[in-house]
Amino acid sequence: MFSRDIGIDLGTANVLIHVKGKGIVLDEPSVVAMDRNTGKVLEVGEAAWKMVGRTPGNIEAIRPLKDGVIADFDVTEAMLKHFINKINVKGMFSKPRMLICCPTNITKVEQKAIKEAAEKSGGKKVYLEEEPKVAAIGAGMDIFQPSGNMVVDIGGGTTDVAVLSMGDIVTSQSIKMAGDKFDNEILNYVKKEYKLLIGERTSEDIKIQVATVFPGARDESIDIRGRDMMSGLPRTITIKSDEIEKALRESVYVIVQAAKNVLEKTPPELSADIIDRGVILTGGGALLHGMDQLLAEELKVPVFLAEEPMSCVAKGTGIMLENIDKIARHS
Ligand SMILES: Nc1ncnc2c1ncn2[C@@H]1O[C@H](COP(=O)(O)OP(=O)(O)OP(=O)(O)O)[C@@H](O)[C@H]1O
Repeated sequence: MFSRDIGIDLGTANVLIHVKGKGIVLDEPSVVAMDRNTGKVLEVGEAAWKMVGRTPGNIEAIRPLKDGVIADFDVTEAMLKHFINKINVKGMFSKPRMLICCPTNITKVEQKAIKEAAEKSGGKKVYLEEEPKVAAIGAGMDIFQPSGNMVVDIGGGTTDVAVLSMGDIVTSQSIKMAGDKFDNEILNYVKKEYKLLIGERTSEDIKIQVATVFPGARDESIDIRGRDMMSGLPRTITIKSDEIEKALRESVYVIVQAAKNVLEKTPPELSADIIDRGVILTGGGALLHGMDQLLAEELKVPVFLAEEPMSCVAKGTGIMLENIDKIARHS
C-alpha cells in the first residue's frame, strides 16, 4: 500500500481537498447539521448547507469554524472525518500525510486543535501552512525569488494580507473581516432600512448578485423575500447595487486599511517590486464586485483578481505537496 498525500483548505465557508496526482476532489461548504437532542451528525457539507435557516427546533446547522479558526472542535473533527471518508483515501491507501492551510495569526493552541482534529480524522502526519503563502503559490506567483509579491486573500471569516519574498512572509496582517461580515452588514441594512428580517443565505445572494464596493460600478437590482418585522408576514422588496455599496463601505475599508498597513511596513525594495508586479486577490471574498478596482485606486498599485480565486489555496497545497518531503524535513 502507498499513501496519497492530501492538501486541505480548511475554510470558514468552504473545505476543499486536493489529492496528490488527482487534483481537487472535494469542494463543499463547512456546515454540519446535527440533532440537538442526541448530538448525532445528520448531514455534512452541501446537504447541511441547504438546511441553514430552515431547520426545525431539534436540528441545528452548525458552522464549526468561525473567523478562520475552530470554534467547535468536536464538530470540526466530525466534518473532517466525513470529508476524508468521502474521498476514500483511507480505503485504497495507507494513512495519508496532510497539509492543512490556516490563517497567519492563529494561536499555538488553535494550531494544535487543527492538527489533532486532522490526526483523529486519519492523517498520518499533519503539516500546517499559512494560508496567504499557499494562496499566492496557487495563484501562480513565484514567491521563492528574492522579490516582493503581495497577496490579499479574502475568505469567509478572515482576510489575510501578506508580502512574500524568498518563500516566506515578510510582512502580514490577518483580520476577522471577510465575506461573512459582509453578509451580516447586508442583513442589518435590510433590517434597519426596510424593517425586514432575512436569512444569511438571502444576504449572501444579494452580495453575489447585486453588490458592488466601487461606487457607480454596478447597477443591478434584486427582489428579495423576508419576514416583515411589524406584521410578521412575508414581504418582498427590491434592493439596488448602490444601497449595498453604502452598506458595505465601512467594512470594506477595514480591508483597505489592512492592505495599507502591510504596505507601510514593507521594506522599500520590495515595495518597488509590488508596483511592478501588482497585488493578487484570492479567496471567494475577492469576487465581491469592484474589490479589485477599489483596492487599485486606494493602494495606487495594479491589482489583479486570481484565476478561480476560491480554489487558489487548494491548488497551492497541490503544488506544495510535490515538495512535501522537503517540508517534512524542515518541520
Ligand atoms: N461572486 C461572489 N461575490 C462576492 N462574494 C463571494 C462570491 N462568491 C463567493 N463569495 C464569498 O466568498 C466567501 C467564501 O470564500 P472562501 O471559500 O475562499 O472562504 P474560506 O476559505 O472558506 O474562508 P477563510 O479563508 O476565512 O477560512 C463567502 O463569504 C462567499 O459568500
